[in-house]
Amino acid sequence: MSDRTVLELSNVDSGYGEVQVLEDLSLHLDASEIVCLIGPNGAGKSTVLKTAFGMLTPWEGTVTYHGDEIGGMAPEDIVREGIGYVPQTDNVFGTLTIEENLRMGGVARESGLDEVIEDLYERFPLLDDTRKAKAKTLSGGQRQVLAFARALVMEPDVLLIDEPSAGLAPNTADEVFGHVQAVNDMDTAILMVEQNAKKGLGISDRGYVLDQGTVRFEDAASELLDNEDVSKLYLGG
Ligand SMILES: Nc1ncnc2c1ncn2[C@@H]1O[C@H](COP(=O)(O)OP(=O)(O)OP(=O)(O)O)[C@@H](O)[C@H]1O
Repeated sequence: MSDRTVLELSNVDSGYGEVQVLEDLSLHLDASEIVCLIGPNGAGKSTVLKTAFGMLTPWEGTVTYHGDEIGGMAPEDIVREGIGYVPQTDNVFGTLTIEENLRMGGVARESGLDEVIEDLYERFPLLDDTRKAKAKTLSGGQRQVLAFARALVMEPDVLLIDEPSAGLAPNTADEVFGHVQAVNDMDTAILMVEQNAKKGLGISDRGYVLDQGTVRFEDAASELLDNEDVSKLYLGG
């Protein structure tokens, strides 16, 4: 950990009910980074995000945000602290308009909601053009942009994103990765889970390879892409 570290999981065990998924897992995210978690199905990648966001309480170990323990804190309190979470599915309300979705994202804000939403419309013009449309009329890629924007209404300095490209055609996935980079350019550090390991690492600063609930490899994203073992075992050759 450096003094630029914003989020850190240290020696975390976590899981569901009696079922342990994460075992002695340690990772960190520094300010302004994009960090990608890759690894096989069931490795525990989504479980890392859920544990960081208070949806699961670590059985052992610590989760710290700017050095303060947040392990097991309620998600609504974690949002107020400055961490946003974009789940893989059901991340927007289809029957609400784009504007209503953005307002829902800001219910925990005490002030400045209109200003921040206008700023997001400027950054994501496609949302501006469709303010009054129901979210269910958006394409998959557009919905993902709305989900990012909704999380950004709280102006988090950390955003946890679960598989932003899931279910999208390759071109659309590329666009969504471009938006992930745009969010990062807004001074938001990003911890992202991604099935498409090559593309995910391609826009990331660093990466962690998870397998069976723990970190097997960690390195600069470019080094992981060049690592023969990682390539053979986890990137499809
Ligand atoms: N709600 C749950 N209750 C019980 N077990 C769960 C639950 N969610 C996930 N698991 C189990 O935890 C393990 C890790 O799941 P997780 O979703 O973190 O994996 P992942 O690395 O994100 O992989 P995937 O790409 O398949 O989502 C899996 O064995 C999964 O079956």
